[in-house]
Amino acid sequence: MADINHHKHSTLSENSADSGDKPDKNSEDVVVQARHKRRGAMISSYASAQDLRSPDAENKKKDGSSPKGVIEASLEGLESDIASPEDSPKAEVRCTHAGALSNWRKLFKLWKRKSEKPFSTFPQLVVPRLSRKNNSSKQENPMLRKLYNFKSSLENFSLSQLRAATDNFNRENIIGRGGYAEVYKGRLKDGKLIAIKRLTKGAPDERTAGFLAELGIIAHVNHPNTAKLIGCCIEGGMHLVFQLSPLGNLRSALHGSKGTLNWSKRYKIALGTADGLTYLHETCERRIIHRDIKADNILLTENFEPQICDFGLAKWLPRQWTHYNVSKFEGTFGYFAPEYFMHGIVDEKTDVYAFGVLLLELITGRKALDDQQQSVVIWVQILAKPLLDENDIKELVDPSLGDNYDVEEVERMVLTASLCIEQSPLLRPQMSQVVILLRGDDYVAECSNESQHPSHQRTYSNEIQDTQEYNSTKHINNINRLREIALGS
Ligand SMILES: Nc1ncnc2c1ncn2[C@@H]1O[C@H](COP(=O)(O)OP(=O)(O)OP(=O)(O)O)[C@@H](O)[C@H]1O
Repeated sequence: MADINHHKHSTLSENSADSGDKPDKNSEDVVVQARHKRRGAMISSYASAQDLRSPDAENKKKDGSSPKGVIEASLEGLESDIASPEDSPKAEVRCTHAGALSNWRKLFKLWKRKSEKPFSTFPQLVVPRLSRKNNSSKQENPMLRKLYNFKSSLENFSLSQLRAATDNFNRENIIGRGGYAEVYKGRLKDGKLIAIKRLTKGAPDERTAGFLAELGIIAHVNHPNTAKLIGCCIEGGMHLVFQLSPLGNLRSALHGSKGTLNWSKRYKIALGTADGLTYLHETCERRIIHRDIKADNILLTENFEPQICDFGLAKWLPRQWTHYNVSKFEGTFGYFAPEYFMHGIVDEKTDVYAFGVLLLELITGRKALDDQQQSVVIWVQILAKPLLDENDIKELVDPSLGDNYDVEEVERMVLTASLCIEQSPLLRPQMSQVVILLRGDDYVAECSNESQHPSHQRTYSNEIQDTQEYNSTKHINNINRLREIALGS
């Protein structure tokens, strides 16, 4: 598609260590492990670096299941970093931490102000575990279970079935076009509405590879906030068949001509997308990094329930790995996390950053990349960040909403967004923390006591960001480089 929003790019140097495309390749595993070892010494000498995604002290584990706990644990870590020059020797890092500290403090105040319940009485958080629950009865043989699930749940469509459903792939039935595919609306004989993603771009081999890559991920995914794959067809091309999401994608709903999405719908979309991403990162049988979270890839059901779609770039990240280091630079301008853009590092925080940009779109009504090709990264960092830092909500909220929004929800969303778009992945929350921050006390109060926060290992992007001097000059250079590429100059 001509729109720069949809461009996929391959600009990272080919000789950068690539473990991204073949997770089972031994040599790449060794590269990652060797890197990890090299970094070890540096990390231990920087022991105070606080990983917001895995509050390390045992006694914080319980608190980590409430908004207050998440905020307090993070505040403590940031405060100790700033107060201990020998632990945080880099002035720039202290400065970044100070900014984050101020955001976390605001969030803390917000909860203190709004909550009538004592924090300590909150029960532990339960993250929904759909796929694991669903599969619990077939635990005895995981391989058979997977085959069984795969075969029983996916339909193998014939080309004639898809032709009949789409009036012979009538172009009037095209409901979406992406970088790789055309998507047709169709109706099966039993009346079920479907969306057929027909891979159209690239050489046949590339299409097959893309098809298998997407199928390999999406076939394992099962959550109310992810797109529902119902089958596939490999006759006359590569086709993935999904349940139709009748309201199309979020970009059209938010920026199209159909009118404004009201605040409660935006909030619902933010929450559902956060739930979907939490599932992919932390609850799904596989640890999945989506890598292309953007408004086009959030579909909407008739009830405005968001569904994450387009797993074409998604990566399965083995649990023992800290990250992928990709050589092929793909994704969408406006949503790139700095560590991905600069170093090709992919882990959960890459998605968290993109989710932060998505939150800003929902709050402000601005496009991630506007019609003047102005990158939202620049807008976010130069214009929006000061507003975020000052919590200047009226200035930030989409003017078309007028005063019709819930101030408390907006405040939560603004501050959560500001944390998600932190330059350092270290300072971004993990998605389960995002859910807690966005939903607030009521959600936590509803949860039962059987909380099992998945423990997250430290990721490579933490390490590299800890140990490099990410000073403001580099940051401006990054922004300029993004601007140059975005503007094609
Ligand atoms: N299940 C669905 N229901 C309704 N619309 C859909 C569905 N799946 C896809 N679409 C529409 O088709 C568009 C493109 O789909 P998708 O993102 O999967 O294609 P792609 O070629 O992989 O795109 P990209 O260039 O972002 O990688 C979506 O933005 C959406 O508008």
